Amino acid sequence: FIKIVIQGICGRYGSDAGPKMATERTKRAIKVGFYDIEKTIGKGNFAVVKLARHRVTKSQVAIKIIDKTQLDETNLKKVYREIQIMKLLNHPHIVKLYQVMETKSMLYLVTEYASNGEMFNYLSHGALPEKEARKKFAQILSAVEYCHARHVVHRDLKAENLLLDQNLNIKIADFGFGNYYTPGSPLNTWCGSPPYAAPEVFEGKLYHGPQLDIWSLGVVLYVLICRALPFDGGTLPALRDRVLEGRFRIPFFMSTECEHLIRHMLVKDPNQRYTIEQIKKHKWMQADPAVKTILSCNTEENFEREEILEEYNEQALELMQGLGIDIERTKTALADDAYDHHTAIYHLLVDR
Ligand SMILES: CC1(C)C(=O)N([C@H]2C=Cc3c(O)cccc32)c2nc(Nc3ccccc3)ncc21
Repeated sequence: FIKIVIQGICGRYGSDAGPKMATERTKRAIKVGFYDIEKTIGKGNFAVVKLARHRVTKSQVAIKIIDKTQLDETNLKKVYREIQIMKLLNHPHIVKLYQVMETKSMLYLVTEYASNGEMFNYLSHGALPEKEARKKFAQILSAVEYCHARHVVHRDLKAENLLLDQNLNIKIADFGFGNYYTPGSPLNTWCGSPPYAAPEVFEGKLYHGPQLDIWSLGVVLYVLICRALPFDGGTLPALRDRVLEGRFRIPFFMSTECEHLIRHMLVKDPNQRYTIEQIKKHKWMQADPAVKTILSCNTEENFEREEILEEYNEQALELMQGLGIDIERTKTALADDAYDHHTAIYHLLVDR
């Protein structure tokens, strides 16, 4: 009897005393544009990165949310340069930019979501066998070669910036330190993370971007195989001495071909350092035919083909038509590289 009375009272006053109602939290979805925010995947000083899902295509994306009011002039310029660089790069192993949304105080960069996170964490399951390291390194090399061909240097290559997608393929992130370089006019800004920085950077000399990336790639390859840094040192001066001395340990399990390649990338003199061409031809890289295909995607015709706007993906356009989206408007946006809702839906449907 008492129970009935209590339910009667609760029922009348609508307080949800019932066990079912009490657990049902009202999940207020946070929306940005056509995206529903799901969780936070990263936090920077003035940016937070969220995992989100496009309401129409249901595809998962990553959204880098930047509070512009917290940035000074130089950092704001750097962010716009990062966006400009990401718009330039369209490669299977570089995180793709889908859309840019901007308000007075905020910037939202919608990109591909690399669901398996950092290579750095992937290595916590153990160092990679050389066969797997070769495949991953070939993907990284192909992406860096593609950037250099576009006169873009990354300058912050490290295991933490090498992300992995759902198929454990490499997706290079964070072109924040990226910069354009013109052959002949060297750069000298200090950037990147110290254990991956080349001797010329420690010496404060002028350096050429591509050669700096090659040194970092040498450190990356060493880390993939040894799961340790070649140059380490408790303090920055100790690390600097190690890098300038240029000596590092080779573990017993590393093959002689791999050792030979790493020793030709971690060369103090940038002009003696292997180029990407030399790395691609090296015996250790050539040991696996599957790697040859990965390394042959940056051909001239692929570059040309990309310049000419490829024929549209009819299937994606039909799907969009079915959704009542204006196709002409979409084609114009694609031709203008608009990075708006239309181009985002199109590319999300193509990449699905
Ligand atoms: C937008 C973009 C490119 C980005 O800025 N980040 C951040 C966020 C975390 C983080 C990091 O831990 C290392 C590098 C970049 C980042 C992204 N992280 C992911 N996936 C991910 C998934 C699980 C763990 C870490 C990263 N996909 C795309 C991005």
